[in-house]
Amino acid sequence: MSSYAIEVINLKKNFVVKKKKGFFAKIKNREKKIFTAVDGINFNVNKGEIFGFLGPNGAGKTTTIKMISTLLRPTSGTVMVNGIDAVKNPIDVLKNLGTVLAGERSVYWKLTGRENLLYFAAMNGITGQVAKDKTDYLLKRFSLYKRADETVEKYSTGMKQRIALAKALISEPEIIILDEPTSGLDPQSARNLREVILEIKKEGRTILLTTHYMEEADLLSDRIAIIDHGKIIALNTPQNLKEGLNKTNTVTVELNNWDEGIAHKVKEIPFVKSVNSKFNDNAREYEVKIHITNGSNTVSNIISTITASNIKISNFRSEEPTLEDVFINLTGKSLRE
Ligand SMILES: Nc1ncnc2c1ncn2[C@@H]1O[C@H](COP(=O)(O)OP(=O)(O)OP(=O)(O)O)[C@@H](O)[C@H]1O
Repeated sequence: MSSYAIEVINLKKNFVVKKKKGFFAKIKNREKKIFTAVDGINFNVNKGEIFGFLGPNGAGKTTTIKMISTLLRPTSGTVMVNGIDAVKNPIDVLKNLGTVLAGERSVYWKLTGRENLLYFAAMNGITGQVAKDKTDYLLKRFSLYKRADETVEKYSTGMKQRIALAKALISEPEIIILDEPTSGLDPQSARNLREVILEIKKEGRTILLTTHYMEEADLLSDRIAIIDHGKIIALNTPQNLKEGLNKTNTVTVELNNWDEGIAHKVKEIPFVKSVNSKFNDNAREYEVKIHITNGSNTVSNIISTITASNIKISNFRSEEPTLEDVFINLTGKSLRE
């Protein structure tokens, strides 16, 4: 048994794209071009973790998960799911996987929610009372029970996402692959779905999740791979990705007192780059902006240095780098550009 849920080794996908050329393009003379959507990527997903696959539109996320889910054949490289080769043994791989692809109808819209789950249960060899019980359990769990006997086409986007997820869980797979699960959902539905994803993790399942929402990747993922132009440009925990960013942060402190002596002490703290104070006449308080180039220890050193001088801190703000900052730092562009 492999110690990894998913292993991706030198994985590559080329698409042949036909480029129209000149006036007679419609008849003949189309130029063929190779486009590399996934360019020799490597990563492992540990059992039981949520692995976030983050990247801008067109980065290669969906192409990668289609290759993992056996829906697309790699040009070269290997995908192993629970130690099983996805190209050589796709049927065995699918027994370990539940996949929800973005924007694709993974359930039948003309069937009801309940009929869909019973159908996919039967497809997985689950029938009779066991299938009925599982279906009821999943319908209740995903708050679909009251609308279970309506056709899926009448469901809201959030409900469609939930029934697709329930369908992916019916065979109780060890690994769930979710392609942009909260895309197109209102903030409340997205929040609910994120809670469900965390619950699925608590059951001990592994989740591979693609998203272009950095806050979502940050909130949910144990580790994140950032993909751009078909290549993985960073892979780490969200915290390490952010801490690895040698970015100047601003810490703003509001205090009842301040003088040159304490300013000097704060400037002496390692990673403090500058200290600027001003007196706010209205609030009768000092506002001090401190620029630092390293994480949380520096912040606690600043607070203890100030409080040791018997100065009262009335307000404190720290602007931490986000994954967006990490992405901009790596690629020079924003995730949504
Ligand atoms: N069948 C195909 N033929 C040609 N090009 C394709 C095909 N499928 C995908 N591509 C291209 O490969 C690149 C990667 O697409 P992919 O769908 O994997 O990106 P993505 O990261 O999932 O983006 P999004 O967030 O928009 O879903 C894109 O430039 C896309 O146009």
